[in-house]
Amino acid sequence: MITFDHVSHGYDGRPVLRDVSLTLGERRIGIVGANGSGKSTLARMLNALVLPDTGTVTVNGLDVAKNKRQVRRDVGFIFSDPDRQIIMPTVREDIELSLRRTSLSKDERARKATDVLTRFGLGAHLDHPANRLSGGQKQLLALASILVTEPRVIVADEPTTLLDLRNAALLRRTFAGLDEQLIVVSHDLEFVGDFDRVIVIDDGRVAADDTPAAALAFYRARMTT
Ligand SMILES: Nc1ncnc2c1ncn2[C@@H]1O[C@H](COP(=O)(O)OP(=O)(O)OP(=O)(O)O)[C@@H](O)[C@H]1O
Repeated sequence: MITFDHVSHGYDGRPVLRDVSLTLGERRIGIVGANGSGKSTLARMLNALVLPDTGTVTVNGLDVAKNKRQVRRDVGFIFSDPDRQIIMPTVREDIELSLRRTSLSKDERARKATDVLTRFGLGAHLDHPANRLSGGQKQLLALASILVTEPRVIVADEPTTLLDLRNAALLRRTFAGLDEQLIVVSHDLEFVGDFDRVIVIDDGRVAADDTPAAALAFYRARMTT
């Protein structure tokens, strides 16, 4: 369960989120809204990348501002720009790094890395330099490196921007099969169309919060008038 209690945030004195209160309990929640409306700022609060100026964000009962380390273990954050997330020289090493805090042996980590990379179509690239992957392949690697740690909550900020149709479908199927709570910021309205709930952010406020059909209809109407 995630809560936002009267949360506001501004950059350099310019308000970006304005008194947002939400309780997020559904398994798959989409966040949509115009460019610059505050979606990424809201998402980043879920693992303390951005802290509220006023108000409180909690994840599974923990105040994010006071429990950064634990919250970052519980919340896997997938950036829209995978270069922000890929650290190690090779594809395999990047996944193995994600597993360093687990109790798995070296062999088990290697096996798990091979399994997850094969699942995401990167099995032929295990020992390739990560920075030579295509943009979409990097996005899949970033996703794999988060999923392999089995976080309790996954937050993904525009996860499909670099993916072709086949890999966007792979991502959709993967997300549909996860037990973890999933919060996805997206401009791909089809992607969030079968989620449990969609929230529309407009100028730092919650403008609609409903079933996908109702919220997306509201958003489409708002964007065309
Ligand atoms: N680190 C920062 N410093 C200063 N301003 C920022 C920073 N991050 C975001 N902003 C500003 O805050 C506003 C909201 O940005 P945010 O990234 O949350 O919007 P968004 O809804 O995710 O937009 P988009 O759909 O374009 O990704 C924008 O005007 C942006 O320029």
